[in-house]
Amino acid sequence: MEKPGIVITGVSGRMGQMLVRVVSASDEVRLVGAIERPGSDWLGRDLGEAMGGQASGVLVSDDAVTAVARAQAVIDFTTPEATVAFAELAAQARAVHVIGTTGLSPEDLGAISRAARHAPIIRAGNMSLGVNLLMGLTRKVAAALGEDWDIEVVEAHHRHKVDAPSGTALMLGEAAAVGRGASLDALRSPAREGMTGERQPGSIGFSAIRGGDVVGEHDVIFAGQGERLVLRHLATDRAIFARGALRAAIWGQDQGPGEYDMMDVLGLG
Ligand SMILES: NC(=O)C1=CN([C@@H]2O[C@H](COP(=O)(O)OP(=O)(O)OC[C@H]3O[C@@H](n4cnc5c(N)ncnc54)[C@H](O)[C@@H]3O)[C@@H](O)[C@H]2O)C=CC1
Ligand SMILES: O=C(O)C1=N[C@H](C(=O)O)C[C@H](O)C1
Repeated sequence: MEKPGIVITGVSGRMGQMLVRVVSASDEVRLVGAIERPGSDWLGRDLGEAMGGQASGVLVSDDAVTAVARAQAVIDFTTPEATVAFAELAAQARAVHVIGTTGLSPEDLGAISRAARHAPIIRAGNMSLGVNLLMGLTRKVAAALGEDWDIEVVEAHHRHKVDAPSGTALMLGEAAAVGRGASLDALRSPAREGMTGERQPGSIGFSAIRGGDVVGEHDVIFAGQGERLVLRHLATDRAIFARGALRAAIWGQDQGPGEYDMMDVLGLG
């Protein structure tokens, strides 16, 4: 059987370039398309040469319709607006859509759910094995500790990140809320500034640090009386996200239409 053809969107981005390396090195898939936004100075160039290496025979294009039509999977780490558009294209082509993009609004998520009626969509704010294991640990610790243990999620990322809290922080917050038998919407504390008043018992707080080239760091802090428990994940290489995304694209080939996450892919659900 022919290997699944993969289209990568946002190929000139931090994750896009990492995905190109990981997908190109895999002998389980074929890279069949490289998409960038209209106006990008990578358009029309050979992808390998644009990345500073040898010619790859794949030209960078903004014609996502044509590229997605000949693909079995789209791996997409771009922007919310672009991701919603790619979800519709992938659904039309019945291609698996792997979404790493974060900062999606409730409206964006609604559009993605509608697209998932036609093809598999695998979406996670963090595609690494470590963070998805940490979600299970967070849920268990939150369930084991009472409400007198305050939960705070602290994350740090590079200076270019545009959304906060990070997608990972929200996933970890949701896992903690589920451990407490509630949804994050019910427990999430508003961002703090000025005279905030005392902490609401049982709430889950978020803090975001932005600076330098930090790949991604997340602490889930359980603060009790006289002791603190800290669950931590440190990402030092974006390859962990790209490897997870490729694994999801391959796993998705055997799934029917619907919404999935990395816990499903990794069998941790
Ligand atoms: N789920 C996960 O494991 C991870 C998720 N992310 C998320 O991935 C997203 C991208 O992150 P970075 O690569 O750091 O950002 P970036 O800004 O370096 O790359 C985004 C790329 O998307 C391109 N793009 C924007 N609109 C487009 C369009 N309409 N068509 C095609 N390409 C388009 C941009 O030109 C750019 O090259 C962010 O939302 C980030 O939070 C990042 C790392 C891991
Ligand atoms: O923008 C990033 O870089 C990252 N984004 C994801 C997030 O929002 O959690 C995953 C990772 O932390 C890197």
